[in-house]
Amino acid sequence: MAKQPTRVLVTGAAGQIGYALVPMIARGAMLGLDQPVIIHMLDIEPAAESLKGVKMELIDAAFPLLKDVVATTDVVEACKGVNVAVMVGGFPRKEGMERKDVMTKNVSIYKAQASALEQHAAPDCKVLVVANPANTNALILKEFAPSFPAKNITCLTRLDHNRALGQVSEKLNVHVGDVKNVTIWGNHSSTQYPDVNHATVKTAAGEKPVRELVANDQWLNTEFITTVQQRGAAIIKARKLSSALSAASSACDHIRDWVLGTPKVKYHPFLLLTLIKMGHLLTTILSVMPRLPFRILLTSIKCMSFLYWAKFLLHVLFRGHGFQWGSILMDLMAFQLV
Ligand SMILES: NC(=O)c1ccc[n+]([C@@H]2O[C@H](COP(=O)([O-])OP(=O)(O)OC[C@H]3O[C@@H](n4cnc5c(N)ncnc54)[C@H](O)[C@@H]3O)[C@@H](O)[C@H]2O)c1
Ligand SMILES: O=C(O)C[C@H](O)C(=O)O
Repeated sequence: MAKQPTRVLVTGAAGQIGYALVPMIARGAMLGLDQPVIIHMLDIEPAAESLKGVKMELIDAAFPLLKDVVATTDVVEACKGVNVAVMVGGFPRKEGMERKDVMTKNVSIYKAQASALEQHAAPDCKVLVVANPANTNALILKEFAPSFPAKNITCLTRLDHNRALGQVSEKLNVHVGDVKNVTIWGNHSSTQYPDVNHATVKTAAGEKPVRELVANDQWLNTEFITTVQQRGAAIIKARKLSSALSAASSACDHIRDWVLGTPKVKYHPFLLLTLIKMGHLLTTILSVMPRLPFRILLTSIKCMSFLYWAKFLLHVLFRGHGFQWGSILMDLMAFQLV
């Protein structure tokens, strides 16, 4: 029997990420090559003409999986029945700004759109916030859509994860698909901590730790980290526009792994929770600690300690499989940084 189409909302669809993202969704890069989709595109009135143009192009591309397109400036119409919502609408930072500098402009958008999502999206709708500051906007959505399942509100840090994979693959001259188990701790900002302590590379002689292959702790502990942390700014400097195709592609990766699952991890299934970083609400909670009631803070810290104790146990159980005691300390230091 033919699959029912999945309705995917893209806000800010007339913008540069939106323009890169909608054809990816229509081609099956987000939900699979056998999943029909209906794309809902939302933008604001000044971008209405441009949004119409994007709709025309989607139709002209004759994507077999694309069953319908809704292009609107009405947030209620845009949110109706959507199963996946990719929230890109908002303003990008300019050169010399930090991501948090667009907070005043963008947070109000998320406050306004939360209740439309809460009231009109499908009850199990999966939400990915892309617009910056992504973690904070996700928290705002959650606060202003209280009946929406909090576990379904995430933000995009998969781009940072992919950037870390890219840096390692360039350094070692290996294919990016052969690099695994990189982790990003913290939120999508310049304080994030890219961690390769469990990362491996598939070689002819089997899986090898990234640290062993790079054999340059100085690079891994300094330049690698700052390159990933500052990659967004470097792209803005080079393009005079913020990242778009990599952001769109990472948004597809994020939703695809969420909806369709990730491949099984050998030896340490627990790390599934941390390897594919989804900027889940936990990190959001940590990133805005001072604003939150003490009880929530305590719960999230307890949660984090649980994660670390579980990880510690895995180190003990599987140290014969390449785990290093030193990396626990590194992780604890990373925890201090988030
Ligand atoms: N999390 C990440 O990894 C990541 C990566 C790249 C960019 N970003 C962020 O994504 C956002 C979008 O980037 P872009 O390059 O596509 O920007 P852009 O300016 O090209 O597009 C943004 C679009 O959002 C629209 N918009 C503004 N207010 C809106 C509203 N209330 N409702 C619906 N649409 C609205 C604008 O009209 C515009 O078409 C920025 O905040 C950027 O910083 C995040
Ligand atoms: O850096 C930015 O402002 C855009 C985006 O968050 C990115 O990381 O590319």
